[in-house]
Amino acid sequence: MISISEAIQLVKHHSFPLLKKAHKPIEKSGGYKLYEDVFSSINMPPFRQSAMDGYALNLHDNLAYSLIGEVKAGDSHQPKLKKGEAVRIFTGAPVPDSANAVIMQEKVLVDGSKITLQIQININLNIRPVGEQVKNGDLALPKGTKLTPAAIGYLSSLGVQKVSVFKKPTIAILNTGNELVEAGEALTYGKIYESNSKMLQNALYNHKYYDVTIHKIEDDYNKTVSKLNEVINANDLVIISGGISVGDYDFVGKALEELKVEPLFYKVKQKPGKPIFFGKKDDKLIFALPGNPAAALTCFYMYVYIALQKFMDNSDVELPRIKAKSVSKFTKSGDRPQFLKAIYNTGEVSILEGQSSAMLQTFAVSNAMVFMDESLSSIEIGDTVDVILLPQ
Ligand SMILES: Nc1nc2c(c(=O)[nH]1)N[C@H]1C(S)=C(S)[C@@H](COP(=O)(O)OP(=O)(O)OC[C@H]3O[C@@H](n4cnc5c(N)ncnc54)[C@H](O)[C@@H]3O)O[C@H]1N2
Ligand code: MOO
Repeated sequence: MISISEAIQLVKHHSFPLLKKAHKPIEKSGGYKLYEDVFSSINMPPFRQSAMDGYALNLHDNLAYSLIGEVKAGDSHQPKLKKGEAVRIFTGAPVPDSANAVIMQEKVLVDGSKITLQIQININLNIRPVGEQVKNGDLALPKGTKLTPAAIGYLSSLGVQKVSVFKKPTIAILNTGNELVEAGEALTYGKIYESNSKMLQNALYNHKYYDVTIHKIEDDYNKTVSKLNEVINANDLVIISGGISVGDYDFVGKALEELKVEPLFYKVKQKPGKPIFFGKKDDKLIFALPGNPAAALTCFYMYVYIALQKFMDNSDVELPRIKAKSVSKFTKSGDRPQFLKAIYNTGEVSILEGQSSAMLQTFAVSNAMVFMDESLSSIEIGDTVDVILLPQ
């Protein structure tokens, strides 16, 4: 059995950036990273653009101007202004070539076709020059840029419709267990509703990993071997739920061995989630998470999450950790370091009742986990504790 920090190091060490290419329509590229540099095929802005509603002027040495026309956003005409002439102009409208400043309307007195400036203004005031953001042919965004809403807006403003991105991993989730039935089916004696695959699938969706398939295996050795073989071949990452402990019908460990999956660790000194397996076959990563639902999700956040971040070459590969003041007491049973479901709020954290690895009810209302190291046997009210913030 290894420690949590050893397990984290092993996942970091054996996970790697995927570096495969995919094409996405710009509106569906959120959360991906650019696979290659994107160059602009236009100047942005494409024309000299007014930054204000007001008057475009051909400056002269007097504050009085004569008004000779109007340019609205979207207009394409080019009024010719002589020195001392002005046109009414609006935000986003093209500034005529013969105008060299725009004054906002609040600083102007209007009297029919005469306007008088209330202040002296400088040349080029309130005119956004052609290509101020980026020029035609220049680098718009470099390879590796994360496609945030702002980046997608920016590329859209340059007329980009499709982008090449780093592909996200293809992921299989495998449920094991004869006791599992689907919602909608009869819950006969001895059965429970399957929950882990939907939970893990949504944990993946939450981080924008959508290439996910779900598979079910009965507690049967040969079927386990053949299904595992199939999904390992077809995916970059395989997440197995259950069947990894020591029971007579826990076939996952033996099946992984038969398939020559290289074990990187099995069993971590932690609660919940002790019987977790991490291994690799060629460039495929395989996690077998304990079937107990809260243990499975804890292991997802602590270990699978790291592999997902590494696949995308992200620099922050672990969930954020902070210190907070506990408003609850807790006494640990046993000597394993423990992850406790908790609610964090502005510097304070409340540890919830009901920490069993079978219970999702507490997880469902928590937004954090308090990490209780081996050295701690209890937490008192007012103690400063380690808090892992969960993705919401
Ligand atoms: N003799 C020992 N028994 C157990 C040990 C041990 O060290 N010695 N460890 C315990 C711990 S800790 C855990 S955690 C579990 C892990 O067991 P498995 O990973 O083999 O998981 P299963 O036995 O298949 O299931 C455990 C539990 O979770 C429920 N489950 C499983 N899959 C799902 C699912 N998809 N949706 C909802 N619930 C699921 C399953 O019905 C069981 O109740 O082993 C302990 N035993
Ligand atoms: O490690 Mo198990 O996950 O405590 O129930």
